[in-house]
Amino acid sequence: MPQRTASTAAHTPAGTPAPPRLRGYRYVGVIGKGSTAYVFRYRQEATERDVAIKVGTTHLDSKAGARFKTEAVFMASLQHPNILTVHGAGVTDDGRPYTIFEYAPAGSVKDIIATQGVYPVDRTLDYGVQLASALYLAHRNNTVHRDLKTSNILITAQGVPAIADFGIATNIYDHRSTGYSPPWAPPEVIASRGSGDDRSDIYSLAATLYAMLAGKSPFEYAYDPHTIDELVDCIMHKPVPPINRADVPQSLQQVLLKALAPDPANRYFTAVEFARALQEVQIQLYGHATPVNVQGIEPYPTRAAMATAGAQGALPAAPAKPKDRRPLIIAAVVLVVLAVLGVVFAAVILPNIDHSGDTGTAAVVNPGMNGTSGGDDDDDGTTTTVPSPIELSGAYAGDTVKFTWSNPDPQDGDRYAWSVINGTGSGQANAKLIEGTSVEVPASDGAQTCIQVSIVRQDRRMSSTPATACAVK
Ligand SMILES: Nc1ncnc2c1ncn2[C@@H]1O[C@H](COP(=O)(O)OP(=O)(O)OP(=O)(O)O)[C@@H](O)[C@H]1O
Repeated sequence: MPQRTASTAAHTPAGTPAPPRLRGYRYVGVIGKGSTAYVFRYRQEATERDVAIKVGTTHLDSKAGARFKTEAVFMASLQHPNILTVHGAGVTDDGRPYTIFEYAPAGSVKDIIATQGVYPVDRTLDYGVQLASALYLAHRNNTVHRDLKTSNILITAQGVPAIADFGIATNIYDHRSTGYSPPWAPPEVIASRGSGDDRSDIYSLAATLYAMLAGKSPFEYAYDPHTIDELVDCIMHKPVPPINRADVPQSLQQVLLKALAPDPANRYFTAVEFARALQEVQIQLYGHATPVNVQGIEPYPTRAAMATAGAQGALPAAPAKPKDRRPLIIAAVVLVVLAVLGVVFAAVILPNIDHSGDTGTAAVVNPGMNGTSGGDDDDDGTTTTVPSPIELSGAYAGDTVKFTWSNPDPQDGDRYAWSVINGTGSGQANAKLIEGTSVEVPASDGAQTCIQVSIVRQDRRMSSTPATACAVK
């Protein structure tokens, strides 16, 4: 971290506090001002690269300054392509905290909405999966952001969206009771003035994605409140309305609505689950998805969920072709889909069908797995991934199907996220969390009922690949 020297007032607009003079960095200019800090642009002399240095407007005593530095070191260790890199931090001679960030030349999502208008659906989904991945990594490291919003998503020099101000903003720069800015704050934080948790972050990320599509945060867009009190009243008592855009599909509106549920218990329970829901919308719309980028987590939804979505016609139609060739193309698409399903069935499902059950049912065990039922040790012996449940099978009992499974490596606090795999592509996106190792689900229409189950550790890590099984009538 750079050493402090005196401050300078050179080249700063009137009213702006002097940017600190930092050894090894050359002051370039003012980038902007938030409610609690100024952001300056500097050039790092050794590398000739630009950085953004955020300097708080409050002055810290020595105890708070020490806490700030400790926290900044921790934040710098939180590394992910979608988290803005922290290069260093310190406290100026006159006690102002500063953090040295990667410079994001394109500014924030808020700036981009202001200058270029709302985002297209595909870009919003892409950003959503990337940002939810970063959020999940932070949550897994017991870090809650508490101030996600369009101005805290910056676009890096590589054109990648990155979350800024992880942790530091709310604890040091910001002395408000919650850290959240009202338009993005979930009801439970407003009601209790509490500090929020993973699900509060999921809410704020959903509000951010909503704003990318609508131009404003959900309640500002829908109800046009004139004061903060009016806004807070809307957040507490009014429903989130759909986004009035013909190109925003119902499936995406539903995903955002779930993430913005007033009761945190009705939201996605992890950021990965939120990412999966966004991926499934991508698959429905475009036939492909942005990968989830977190170590130990499968990049894509399970093959089983995707194959089911494809079989039910949820994958997008081929681009329009000249009229006279259409029957041929439809026949070809049908053949390809049948061939893919045949291969999946023959190679993956068939070998796993257990016909030995004396209930007259058959169970398909873990068709989406790559043999990842057990060990989770890395080469160095540290446990980083969570195994999949094993022995997952189901049997029909009238109108319901009872599924049971085992945990190959049970640990205190383990729970299980399960969901029915259906043709809507919402398999992994609507999971429910339970403590036991069995569940009874209503029988699906058709000849089989399929579910997927993941182990969820106390620290929120999940099986990298869920176990999947189908009970056959
Ligand atoms: N690393 C960065 N690179 C480029 N611009 C940045 C960077 N960090 C912040 N900015 C810009 O500096 C301005 C002030 O940012 P800051 O984080 O202080 O406030 P804010 O998030 O906009 O508002 P508030 O403090 O009320 O939450 C914003 O316009 C932001 O886009």
